[in-house]
Amino acid sequence: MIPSAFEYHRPGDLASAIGLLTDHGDEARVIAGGHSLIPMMKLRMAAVGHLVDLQAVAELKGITVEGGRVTIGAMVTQAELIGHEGLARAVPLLREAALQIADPQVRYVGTVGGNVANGDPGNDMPGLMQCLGASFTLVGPGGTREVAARGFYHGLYATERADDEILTRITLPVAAGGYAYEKQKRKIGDYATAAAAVLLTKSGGKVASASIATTNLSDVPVWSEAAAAALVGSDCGAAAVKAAVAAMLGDIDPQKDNRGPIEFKRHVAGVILGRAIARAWARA
Ligand SMILES: Cc1cc2nc3c(=O)[nH]c(=O)nc-3n(C[C@H](O)[C@H](O)[C@H](O)COP(=O)(O)OP(=O)(O)OC[C@H]3O[C@@H](n4cnc5c(N)ncnc54)[C@H](O)[C@@H]3O)c2cc1C
Repeated sequence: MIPSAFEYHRPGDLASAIGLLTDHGDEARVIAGGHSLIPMMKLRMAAVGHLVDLQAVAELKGITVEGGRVTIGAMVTQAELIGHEGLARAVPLLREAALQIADPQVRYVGTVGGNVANGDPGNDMPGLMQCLGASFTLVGPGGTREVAARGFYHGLYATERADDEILTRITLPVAAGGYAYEKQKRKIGDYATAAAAVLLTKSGGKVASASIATTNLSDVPVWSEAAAAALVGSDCGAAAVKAAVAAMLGDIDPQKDNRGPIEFKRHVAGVILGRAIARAWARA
């Protein structure tokens, strides 16, 4: 299908982009890579009168790894993220997960900011950012604020971001320890039927800390504190993994759709989390 008519804007800096959002209110929407928004417009699921393209806004680009913190500009593409060696050393979980997003064509254009701002539970980066303890910087006419990824998602396509705010960057700590992103999908390039991100640290043969989040198993990404708590202090053996899976299953709320019925998704979620924990533990 062809999208309905819109006016195209290409601001050269952040202030101009925010000015356009303020001027056009509900009618305006930013576009980053367009790989989620354009299909929605073509399907007429999104009607946008004014499209504000962020490609020329230099402030939204670049990756820095400094003093134990990582900063990723919202307009960094998945391909740029995968190709950044410093980032892969600092937070290897990010590269592992990004390589499982869509296909190279999508990853060359789709951005990290678009992935986390979109509010689609099928996107892989939101759960990942919750697992990593990331925060998002939002800039709007009222100023700048930081929002934790764990508090950003309210529902299907509903986030903490106001319509006139732009997500400018993502900040997260360097992630030491074992990690894994496991994703089950129907075919290469597909969104997850279920996916799980796990970060673990080990001390004296026991789990010293853990963080666990899931993708596409609820209308929001789910950071499961209970699942992580079931592992901490354990030897990460079968009983602890079983307890973590049970706790995660108590936190998710998958719905029946073309990826399968609820019971199938819950089963897959358990298998995927078990695999992710085993791989993270082996790397810790
Ligand atoms: C065939 C195909 C397969 C895919 N498979 C996967 C997959 O397996 N996993 C996955 O995670 N994704 C997948 N995607 C989605 C892809 O990763 C998208 O590129 C991504 O979700 C959105 O990034 P974008 O830069 O394209 O954002 P856009 O489509 O430009 O924008 C998405 C939404 O976010 C808003 N937005 C964008 N940037 C900002 C910003 N800086 N501040 C505020 N709002 C912003 C836009 O207004 C829009 O509402 C797939 C896409 C396709 C086409």
